[in-house]
Amino acid sequence: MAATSSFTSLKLSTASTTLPWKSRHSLSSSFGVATISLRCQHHRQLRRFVVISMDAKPTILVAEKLGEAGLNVLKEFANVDCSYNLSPEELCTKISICDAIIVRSGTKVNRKVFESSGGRLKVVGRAGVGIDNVDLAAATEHGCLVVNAPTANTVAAAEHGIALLTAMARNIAQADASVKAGKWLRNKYVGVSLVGKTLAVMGFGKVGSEVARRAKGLGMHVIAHDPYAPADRARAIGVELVSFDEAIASADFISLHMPLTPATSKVFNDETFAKMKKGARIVNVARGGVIDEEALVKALDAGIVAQAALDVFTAEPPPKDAKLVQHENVTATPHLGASTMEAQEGVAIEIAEAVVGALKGELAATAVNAPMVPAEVLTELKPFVALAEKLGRLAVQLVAGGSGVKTVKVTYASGRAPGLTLTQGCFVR
Ligand SMILES: NC(=O)c1ccc[n+]([C@@H]2O[C@H](COP(=O)([O-])OP(=O)(O)OC[C@H]3O[C@@H](n4cnc5c(N)ncnc54)[C@H](O)[C@@H]3O)[C@@H](O)[C@H]2O)c1
Ligand SMILES: O=C(O)[C@H](O)COP(=O)(O)O
Repeated sequence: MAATSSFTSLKLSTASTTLPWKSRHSLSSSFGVATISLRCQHHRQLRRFVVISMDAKPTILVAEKLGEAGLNVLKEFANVDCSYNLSPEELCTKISICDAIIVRSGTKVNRKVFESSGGRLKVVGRAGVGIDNVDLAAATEHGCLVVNAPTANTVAAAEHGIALLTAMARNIAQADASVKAGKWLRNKYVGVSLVGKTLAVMGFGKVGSEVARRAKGLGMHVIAHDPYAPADRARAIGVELVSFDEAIASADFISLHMPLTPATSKVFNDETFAKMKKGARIVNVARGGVIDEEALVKALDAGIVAQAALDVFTAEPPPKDAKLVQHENVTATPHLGASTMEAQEGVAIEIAEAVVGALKGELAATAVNAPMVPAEVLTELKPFVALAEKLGRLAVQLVAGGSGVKTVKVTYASGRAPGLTLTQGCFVR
């Protein structure tokens, strides 16, 4: 009998599992109960058995290192499997016996992972903010809720941004390496001052506003660009919200804090580097993908960008010989923004509580995709979603006017009474 379950011990409700009974389906189950179909080879008789788990806990796969306090929260409720550094193939195999998975930014939870779960995976927990490593559309299609931990690492990321800003301005990393190499290059590593300089914060969300607050404390003039940020939040911190072009054209320092989305992918490219003030300096603790890295190397070589301090890269880890990382005007850290003891402990608790709550069916405050809908309900709902979209389009045409629509005829039928079709017409002014 092929069993794709994590259950450690199973009890069949009948003992007739000996030959000539043969399993017809592999066993798939969600925590607690499952059914299994057996067909008698001689009499071609089909019997269904209820399978009861001796251990009705869900299974949570923790695929990247998570703080102890979070693990303890998980262990009170579930079987916890901490398996780090799984290959994509190993992840796809393991996922079919898991009800939830917790990852950081290093694990790609792509469509293949959802397909491999066979419908069992119900929750993806992202122990951090950025959810660009999770295929949200695939998650939603598979009825899987994605939750993140959006608040616990904000200050850590902002502090790392400020650390990179100051280290870059004073060549700390390069000077340190040279002293360790036995050199004493006091003239080579003359830096630039921050006080009085303009800092453009690109993405004025949680991290961006904390960076702004701290930069003001350093005596910088801070402007920000964020199409969705409320003006009163910016005003309260003493920051002026400006357009993208104005921000990059007037800033001495540019600090990136927007999420990686199709709209922000490679938004820093040949064209936008050309619009920057000559000699601008860039800090990136957001995502590598918001920068076209080849274009940045060119801008650094041309002196359009004087320096860059990067915590994140398009591919992580970047190739060893990557020109960008090796560039003498680049300071690099290995995605350390969220990596403080305090932040990791906070993130671990925040995500563990969110995942446990979601598995219990509670309303998830940090859900980042559609609310949890079982796949079978989703199938039933799909035609209604299409209908709602069409009605929405119709409403817009009617409200906007000028569509030439004079009358609307609505025909409706019910699956419960297929013979009955009703049609109603209404006149549109
Ligand atoms: N390096 C790290 O370890 C680390 C740590 C935390 C967060 N991050 C990254 O930083 C990002 C921001 O984190 P946060 O907690 O501040 O998130 P957030 O959601 O609070 O803020 C993101 C802000 O970006 C804005 N934004 C969206 N599209 C934009 C655009 N096209 N141009 C400008 N702004 C835009 C949003 O309106 C929002 O205000 C995360 O998505 C994550 O990728 C990295
Ligand atoms: O988006 C985030 O929260 C940060 O990039 C942190 O990622 P990490 O959990 O991999 O450190």
